Amino acid sequence: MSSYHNSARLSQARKVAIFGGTHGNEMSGVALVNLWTKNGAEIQRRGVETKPFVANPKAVEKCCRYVDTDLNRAFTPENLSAPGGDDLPYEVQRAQEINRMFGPKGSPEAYDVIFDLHNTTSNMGCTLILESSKDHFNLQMMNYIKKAMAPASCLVLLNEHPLLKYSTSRSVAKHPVGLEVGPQPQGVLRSNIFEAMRVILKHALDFIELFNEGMEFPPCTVEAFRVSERIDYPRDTNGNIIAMVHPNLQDCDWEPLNPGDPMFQTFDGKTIHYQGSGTVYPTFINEAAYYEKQQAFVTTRRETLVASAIRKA
Ligand SMILES: CC(=O)N[C@@H](CC(=O)O)C(=O)O
Ligand SMILES: [Zn+2]
Repeated sequence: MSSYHNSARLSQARKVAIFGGTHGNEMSGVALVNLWTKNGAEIQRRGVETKPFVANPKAVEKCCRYVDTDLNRAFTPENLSAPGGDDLPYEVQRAQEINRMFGPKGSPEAYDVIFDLHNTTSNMGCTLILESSKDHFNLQMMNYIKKAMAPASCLVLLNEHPLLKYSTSRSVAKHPVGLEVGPQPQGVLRSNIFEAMRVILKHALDFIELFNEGMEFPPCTVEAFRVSERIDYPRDTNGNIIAMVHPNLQDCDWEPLNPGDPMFQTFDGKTIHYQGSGTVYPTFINEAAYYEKQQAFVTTRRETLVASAIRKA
């Protein structure tokens, strides 16, 4: 008997992929995907085909973020339809290949869910990244994972900013989910970070199995941090950085930053204060990969997202 007569009826999630090495120097995802490629017992669930996949093997080989261009920005309509074959940048070719294997993006044949495993040098802990506040399947999954992880915390970062959103590898799937676990230096494996990522995946796959078996998920709310603004380092007229993240802000991902709070410290010891309007929650603070993207951190705002009841069709 169903208590939620207006549950959204969604098709089952039968095709699931786990991407590691979208960035070749983020080692937890690479190690987990290699482990599960050797023995997939841990990621098998009834009625689901789960494919572990190394997204950027050339970057993994060289242990760098990318070879020619950032794969996790490459899944634009222009790139995916670009002619040129072997003359295209490696990651654009790879994006086309991934789109053929797991997409095509936006089509009914696309994979149902792609989990994309990332590490950050920021002190973000366990973070799940969503690209849409209207994907009720993903919102229900977030709620399930957060409850299963408690009392450990697992936060949800929502990136549907019209300008700051980017075209990710996982965006090929109907339900894209990013996992971002840190802090972990580039090229380094830390057992605590590796295990945290592994546990999130376990709960995520459990959720999919329960959903496919017909479990009904009642309406719920999910606390999320919505990407608001990109903050660059202070620079001189030549574009060189003239300040570092302030010690009061360093490692304080997800903690409130108020107007007037210290934000940067110049090399000659001056403090630069946050000048925005109202409280924000910075994250990706001092992420190594974002120096090239002119980003010292991103501000977010807290929001309560509402998920409707869902049930398989
Ligand atoms: C540090 C890092 O690579 N973060 C990811 C976040 C994401 O997957 O959305 C990226 O910039 O692509
Ligand atoms: Zn990454």
